[in-house]
Amino acid sequence: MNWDDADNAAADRLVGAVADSDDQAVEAALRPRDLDEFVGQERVREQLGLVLQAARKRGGTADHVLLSGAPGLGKTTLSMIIAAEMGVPIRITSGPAIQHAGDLASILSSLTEGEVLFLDEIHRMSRPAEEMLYMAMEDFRVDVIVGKGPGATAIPLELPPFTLVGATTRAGLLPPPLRDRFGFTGHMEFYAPAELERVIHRSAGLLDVVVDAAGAAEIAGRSRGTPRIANRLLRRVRDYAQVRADGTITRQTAAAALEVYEVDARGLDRLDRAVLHALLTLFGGGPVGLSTLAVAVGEERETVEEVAEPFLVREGLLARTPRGRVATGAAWAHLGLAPPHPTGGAGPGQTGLFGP
Ligand SMILES: Nc1ncnc2c1ncn2[C@@H]1O[C@H](COP(=O)(O)OP(=O)(O)OP(=O)(O)O)[C@@H](O)[C@H]1O
Repeated sequence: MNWDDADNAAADRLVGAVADSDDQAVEAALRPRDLDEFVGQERVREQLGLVLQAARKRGGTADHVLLSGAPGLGKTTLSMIIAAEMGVPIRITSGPAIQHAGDLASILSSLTEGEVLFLDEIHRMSRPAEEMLYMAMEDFRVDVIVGKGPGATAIPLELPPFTLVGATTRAGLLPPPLRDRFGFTGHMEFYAPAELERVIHRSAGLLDVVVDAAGAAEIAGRSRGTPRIANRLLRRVRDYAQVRADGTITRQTAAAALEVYEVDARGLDRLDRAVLHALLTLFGGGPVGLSTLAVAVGEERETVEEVAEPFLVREGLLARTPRGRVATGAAWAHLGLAPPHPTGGAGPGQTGLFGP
């Protein structure tokens, strides 16, 4: 397997949801500071608002919170908002950074009362650290093991009450004992285009860029339901508008800029379109095996599977079936191609995925 290739391909993408170094530099300035500024996610916002308000009313610490959802949907932002709304500091770390139980013990023992501990990618923590976390979450206590072998002793250490905010892209991977210790779980959904337009207008204001309604709508439609991508595309369109136009982002400048960056009207990039194009033109829409499809586009199997396919599946352009990858009617329409006749070989008629 070559997951590095998939990671590299994902990191290079303008429409990738994982933060790159450029994003990290500007994201702090673009983050909403309170629940009212946080766009969308109405259900999570309302439920979380109640959890925090009740904790404030009791004068206590908020329950532990688990946030699940794809990268770039606002989990880190929400954890900072939780701390701000509770008027407490926040400590940020991640599962992969905690490999030994001792790493976690030293973080936990240095927390102040009420502090928020944000643990990103909580599903990637080591097992011993995870077990230590169970007790810390439930009893605000950890057992620090001193020594080795039969002479090892557990020294109990009391912790101040704190709020753990765990974030995960894979809630299903969390062991049930860990999941059960969270008082509140919020599932973050992809954003609707109208919500992304609000994110874009807000960010444009902070970046001092003028964007009209149609320009924001054009960027929102290509942002794959993800605020991080919307903010990134906004910055690239701003560059284009400043260099090739008068600086104002209109529908025309947004569309022209994103054409330069090869992000199409639906948010597909060069790789996504290459996969679809090969599936349609070389294999009549499928079914075709993943390895064959990967060879046809000159990419690693993992890159096609991990980087291109999830969004194509989400968009209803491609289906993974037991017989291989199959294009849907929407895929033919999106690339402006006519599907072959249903009776003509391994075509749409056999897959049942096409309309009449
Ligand atoms: N609801 C929102 N309203 C406005 N901006 C948002 C919202 N959600 C996210 N953003 C913006 O998107 C960017 C990415 O958000 P954030 O870092 O919180 O995502 P994340 O889910 O924690 O991603 P990851 O899983 O990769 O850490 C931030 O700059 C933030 O400003």
